[in-house]
Amino acid sequence: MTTRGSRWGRGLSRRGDTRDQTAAGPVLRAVGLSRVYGEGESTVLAVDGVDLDIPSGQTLAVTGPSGCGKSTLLHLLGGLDRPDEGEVWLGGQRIDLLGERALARLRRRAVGFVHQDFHLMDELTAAENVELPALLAGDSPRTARHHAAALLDRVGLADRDRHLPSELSGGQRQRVAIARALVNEPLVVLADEPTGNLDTAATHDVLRLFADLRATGQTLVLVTHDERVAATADRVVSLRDGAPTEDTPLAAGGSQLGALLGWEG
Ligand SMILES: Nc1ncnc2c1ncn2[C@@H]1O[C@H](COP(=O)(O)OP(=O)(O)OP(=O)(O)O)[C@@H](O)[C@H]1O
Repeated sequence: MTTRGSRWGRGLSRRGDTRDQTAAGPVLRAVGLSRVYGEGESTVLAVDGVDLDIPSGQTLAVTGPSGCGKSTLLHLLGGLDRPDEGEVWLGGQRIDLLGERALARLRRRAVGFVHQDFHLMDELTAAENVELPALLAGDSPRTARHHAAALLDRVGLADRDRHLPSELSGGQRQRVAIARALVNEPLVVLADEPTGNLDTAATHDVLRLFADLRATGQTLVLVTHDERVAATADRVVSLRDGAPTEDTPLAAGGSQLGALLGWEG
């Protein structure tokens, strides 16, 4: 992929630079992070004082029962939501205090989101869906097209570039969404139940892609209910009632992938 100039603003830089820059610290850091929904009797403490350091290049799985705060935590980490208390640091920059426009700009460039239900634009082709964030980040149409084509090739969909999402399978849609998440060379990829709507074969495709990303040093945070998916990570953090109950390094994380891909459908 073509190398581009620094575009993440003060304290942030391109991914390669960031690895050097963050050698002494995490690429993503939560300090005392809390998020409360509602008021009065209907108050829900969705995230409760979470401290989390995610080193550059790590694949972290966040697991836990329904309602324990996984999605809320992911949204806070990616600047999609703001904490009521605590701090979020991305690539050495504190992001929770940024204004709306600065935060939106940073999110677009430094964070790649992958959602359970893909969130593709129905009226755009696969290629246009991947190009869009690059155009919004200021790439020329030619550069955006070039990057989108390379990424669709990388996710095995070069021959589907002109298809609309409705003409693709669920697994293909998720691969387009992953290509889109990567187009601006984000510091972190945040994925919320990325295999939740997929059958076994498509799940394997997505996990192979994540393994490929991990091999390139991409930092990845993966929310999943599925213990077999979590077992492919470098580290698993289990949440309960908004707070981590376990934080487990998996020495054999990547090597679990082989066993995983032996699943029977
Ligand atoms: N917009 C909201 N307003 C009020 N409460 C909310 C809102 N979003 C989430 N919650 C509550 O916050 C808690 C955490 O929700 P969250 O979606 O983060 O959990 P989760 O672990 O991702 O759940 P699931 O696995 O079911 O997706 C839950 O009790 C939920 O009901």
